[in-house]
Amino acid sequence: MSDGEFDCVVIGAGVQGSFTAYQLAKRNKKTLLLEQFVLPHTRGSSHGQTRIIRKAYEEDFYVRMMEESYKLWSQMEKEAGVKLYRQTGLLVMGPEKTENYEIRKKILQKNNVPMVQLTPENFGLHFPNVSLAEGHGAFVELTAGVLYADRTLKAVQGQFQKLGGVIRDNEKVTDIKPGSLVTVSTLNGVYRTKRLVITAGPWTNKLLVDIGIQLPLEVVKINVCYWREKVQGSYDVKQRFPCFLQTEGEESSHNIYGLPANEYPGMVKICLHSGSSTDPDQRDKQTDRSDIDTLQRFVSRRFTGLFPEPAVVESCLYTVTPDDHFVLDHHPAYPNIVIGAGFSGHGFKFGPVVGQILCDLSLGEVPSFDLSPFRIRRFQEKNKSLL
Ligand SMILES: Cc1cc2nc3c(=O)[nH]c(=O)nc-3n(C[C@H](O)[C@H](O)[C@H](O)COP(=O)(O)OP(=O)(O)OC[C@H]3O[C@@H](n4cnc5c(N)ncnc54)[C@H](O)[C@@H]3O)c2cc1C
Ligand SMILES: O=C(O)[C@@H]1CCCC=N1
Repeated sequence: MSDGEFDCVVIGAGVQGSFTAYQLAKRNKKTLLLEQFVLPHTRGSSHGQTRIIRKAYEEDFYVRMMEESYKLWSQMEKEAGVKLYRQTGLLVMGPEKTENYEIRKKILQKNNVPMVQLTPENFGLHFPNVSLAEGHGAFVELTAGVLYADRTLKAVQGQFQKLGGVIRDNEKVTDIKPGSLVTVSTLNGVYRTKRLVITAGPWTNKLLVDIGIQLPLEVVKINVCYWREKVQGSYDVKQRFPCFLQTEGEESSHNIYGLPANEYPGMVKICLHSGSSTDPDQRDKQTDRSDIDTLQRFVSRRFTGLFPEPAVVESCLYTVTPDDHFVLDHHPAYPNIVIGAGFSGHGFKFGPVVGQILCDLSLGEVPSFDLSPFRIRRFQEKNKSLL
């Protein structure tokens, strides 16, 4: 095999592409990971210091995938010798008798995930700095916690390189020519590969247009807000304050989530699980802050120990599908091109298992999970004009 020839090329060194490339290299495939920006960068979806890991989902299939993902997170911690996960628990609050809240509770119970049910009476004893809204229930998923995101990318990319994998950053892919050997052109070179995996996050459709497909993906900008504590330490990870998820309620029809003070001393990250559409290359022109108004109302009513004005606002992108489920599939016309996309703002925790699935698909092996929720044809059934 010549220098420019690979068993597999992966486009995009976010969390999904990095774990996929690592899995391929682990299976002795000569693998190239291409990234348009200089690494590390903050222009996609995987940057920042923290993410939530949890099993509180409305679908059983995500809980099953998370069982595997937790094991793989722990393996990666051992292999790389770094701490990537910190157990904090996840406080879930929501209007009782609504599906979004009740299903999560039932699914955790059904899958024997350790949890503690709270009552309006004992809630204040556990969380004196949080108000539970009238008519809302609350429980804590005990094994949930924080993932260290930037540290993860560095560790996984480092392990990939140790296995002989090649990373070329600052190298944007400009053209893909399908075939039994796929030709991938970048601003700097041309590569030929038996298999291609596209994990380009918000840029996915910009790459897919040249290979005859568009997915129903919406790129949205999320204002990542940090809120300052009135009394330093009151919501700190070291004081065992948990991550939280507020399902829809009077403040918003979208979920609101948060992580304990950690990366910026004295500041709690609280965000709305929704944002405004943007082009990933123009995200700084998207200046809508209506989500911040919603969050200010939420913080002033429910997190009274925080100043109700964000002290820091950063940006991050979601790539959202119509049903919020991922795309993990072969290209409909070219089986040696695999696509991992549409992680809809909740994909980081699945990185290790997504890497394994995309690697299996790429190598023509049968993945250990039922991938029907993630198939491209679910969109085609509704819209015949994807190809
Ligand atoms: C604010 C925020 C909070 C979140 N919170 C959570 C959470 O708590 N828990 C959770 O599980 N998930 C969470 N997520 C979601 C999670 O972070 C994403 O699902 C995940 O990072 C998506 O990773 P990706 O690899 O698909 O995309 P990206 O990280 O965007 O990676 C795609 C990469 O492809 C590169 N690329 C694109 N086009 C090209 C090209 N032509 N040539 C070369 N390279 C290219 C890009 O530069 C980029 O580096 C959150 C996301 C955001 C934005
Ligand atoms: O995936 C997660 O856990 C976070 C919190 C809930 C909404 C999206 N991201």
